[in-house]
Amino acid sequence: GCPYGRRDKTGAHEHQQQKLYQVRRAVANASFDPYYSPSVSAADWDSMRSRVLSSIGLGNGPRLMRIAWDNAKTWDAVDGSGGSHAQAYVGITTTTDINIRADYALLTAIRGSVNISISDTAAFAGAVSASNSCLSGVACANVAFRPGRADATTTSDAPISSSYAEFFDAGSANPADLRASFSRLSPNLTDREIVALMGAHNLGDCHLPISGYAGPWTLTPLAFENTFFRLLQNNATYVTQNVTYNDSIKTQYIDTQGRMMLFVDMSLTRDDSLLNWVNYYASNENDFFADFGSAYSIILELGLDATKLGDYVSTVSTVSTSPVVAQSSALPAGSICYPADSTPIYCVVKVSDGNNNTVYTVHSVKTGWAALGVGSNSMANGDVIIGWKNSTGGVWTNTFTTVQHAISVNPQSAWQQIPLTDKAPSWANISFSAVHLNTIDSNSGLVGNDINGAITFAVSSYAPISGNIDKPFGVASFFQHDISGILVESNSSFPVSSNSTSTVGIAVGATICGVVLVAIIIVIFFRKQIYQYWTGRKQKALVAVAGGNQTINGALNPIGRLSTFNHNTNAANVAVLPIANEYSQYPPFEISTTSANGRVVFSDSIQQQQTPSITPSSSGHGALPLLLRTTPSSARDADPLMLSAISNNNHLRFSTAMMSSATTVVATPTADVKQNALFEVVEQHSQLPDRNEEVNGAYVNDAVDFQQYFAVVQAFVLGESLLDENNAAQWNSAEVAAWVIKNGGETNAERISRLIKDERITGAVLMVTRISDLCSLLGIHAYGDRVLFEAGMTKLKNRAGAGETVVGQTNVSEEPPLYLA
Ligand code: HEM
Repeated sequence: GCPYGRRDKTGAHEHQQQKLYQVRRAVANASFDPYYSPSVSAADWDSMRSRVLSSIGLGNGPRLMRIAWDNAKTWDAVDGSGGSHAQAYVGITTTTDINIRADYALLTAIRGSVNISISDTAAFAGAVSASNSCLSGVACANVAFRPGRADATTTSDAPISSSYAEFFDAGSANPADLRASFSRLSPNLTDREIVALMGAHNLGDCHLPISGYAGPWTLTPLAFENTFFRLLQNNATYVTQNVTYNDSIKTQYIDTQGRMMLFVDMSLTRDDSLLNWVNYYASNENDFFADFGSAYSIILELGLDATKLGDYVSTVSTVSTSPVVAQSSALPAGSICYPADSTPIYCVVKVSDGNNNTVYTVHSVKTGWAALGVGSNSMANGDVIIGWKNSTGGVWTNTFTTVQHAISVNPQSAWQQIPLTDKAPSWANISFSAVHLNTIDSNSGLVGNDINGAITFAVSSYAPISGNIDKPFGVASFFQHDISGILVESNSSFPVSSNSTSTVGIAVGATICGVVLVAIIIVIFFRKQIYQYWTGRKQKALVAVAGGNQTINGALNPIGRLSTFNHNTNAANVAVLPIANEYSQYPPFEISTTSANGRVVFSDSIQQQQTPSITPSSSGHGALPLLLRTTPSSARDADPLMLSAISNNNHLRFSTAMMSSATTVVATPTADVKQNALFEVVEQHSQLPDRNEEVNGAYVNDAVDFQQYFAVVQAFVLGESLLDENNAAQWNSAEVAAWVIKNGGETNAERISRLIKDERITGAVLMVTRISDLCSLLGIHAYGDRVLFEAGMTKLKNRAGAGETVVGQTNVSEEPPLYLA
């Protein structure tokens, strides 16, 4: 019998589908037999299942669910076209679609040497993912799977109807379109089933290169929950947002936390019956899982004659994913411990099988996380895995890759989680195996016999998720480390250091006693343009300062306690202060630098010009101070804003400039800045209040507004402003950073990251105080967002390569900011 009770429940569907199957034969290549009888042992299924589980551990669960769905949803119940017969993979070796290739690579890796079709592999992997992506202790979806789908070998074997393109339109919020799409699959699908199925969008992300949409639906995109429905209930908090990728511009919804919704998701709220189920699942998670399980089981067998499929295979993990309780007491020989005394907290050990398979283990007596990275140069370019010990001594691991590696047809993950064992009640192993290092791509450095790169580690007693050491999924952030070191670098082994920031990118921003936040200012420099990012929200935001490519000494005073801001004829100083947005009382304000003598005083400039666009004087030394400010108000919540500029020769360079309360700051700009720079504010959303009117070629402001504005700016400049928080004479970077965060820096991250992802920001000064913020900036909501992460990282690295000055730390000339390398 069916272990899922599905036959009884869905007999009607199967009946319907059998009938439709006959139609199908008229469409498909008559010589194509859509079925086969796999002969797969229980052990084979176990091995496949564990590979799927590993892949879920690598963050691929949502993608696998989506692949299975994408295959199945090609089915057209009316004309019998499509179906889950791996149509998309016909001719896979020649396709140039890297996303399809990546999907295929994932599936072939999961299939391994098991003798089944790719279609079955996809359905199985989707079913296993759906059944095993819930948080520990939660009864999850139970998806039925039985094999028997043959792979299409030509495009006419299971041809996809051209009308397919009209369905499943993510950009339509019309419930009728949604219903039409699902009834194309099966006219029997109920609203309840449709809504349950859409609940899959609790998981995963949209990826620009794949769909042209961006971002996760939830902040825990690897955990299967009913959060999606609860967010839909809150749909009024979402606003539309355009996302751009290559030439495509798509519109999606976004909330203040960077969570997205597709229009199609919103359609669930625009129909009483659908909304009814949204509300139901929002408060009945177990029913959601149960309904999703049976509905997804139906989807996986669309168009298939159940009598021709094999027996059910369990999709539920037979391996306990519960935290492992510690067992024995001995640390393995060769462990290097920290501190190196009789009461170590962390020990690390590397055990290699001599065949490039190496297991690295961090033993920890404390709860906290451990990260291992493999890369050619510390964690830069490499793959990183993290694991952590939770409060019950259990251990979890998960991975992300700092750089998207081109996925070959036969990919190897750099890291695999290995079965966890423990050493003592107080020790927990956080073990990672680096598999076949010689197959890792060159980015990972350790090509060959792990001699060319570095494996670095970092450990920390901080929770990988803010405040929740026990939550195994959805790690969105990383915190400071207690110790870090290099496990393997070239031929050396195991130097261990404490509070190292130079070797371990993931654990940047060393802490002092684990308490002090260290400001990390990142300058990302790109070739083309920098945009000012207006969010359209009542918020204030980012501190950023840009100028010539030279640091201006002194501590950054984000509130601009400058009575004057001077530059000489060689200077190109740009001061960017807390930025206001369009809803604030005082809009952003730019100061021109075209004064004849090349010296600019803020107050003068303010009076000179309030144009949104500043072109330096043709004589060349147009210095580029830009003053933007924020009006403090508790009524405003945080929102991102970003300094922006456009260089018309692509050579405008930015750096942070630190300004003290000193009256004069001087910097030497690059030649490019002097000669050919256009510094311009771009209204990203075209929502800036129209305060300027051009009269006879000059800009004038509405008098009242201007007076009001001017008074505030003047107070601001003179340090009398409300913004002069605590009236600090000199702010050190940590304080600055804290200020930024307090004033919206954290929320900034989400949206800024979007621009980074969209590649619409080509240069910017970002300031974060914590790795968590940096992760947010880079859009690392969890794992699996690798394409986007790569983009962010590449840019950071470019920037580092470009030698931009980084300030906010005393060691300004060093390696990049502490980026998560
Ligand atoms: C009208 C129906 C649907 C539309 C228009 C739609 C659209 C999309 C889009 C545009 C994405 C982003 C893909 C990417 O960029 O990687 C996505 C992702 C996803 N979809 Fe759907 N979807 C629909 C229904 C479903 C259903 C029924 C399921 C499963 C039962 C599902 C599961 C997923 C999952 C798990 C992801 C995340 C993939 C990842 O993180 O890689 N979707 N969907």
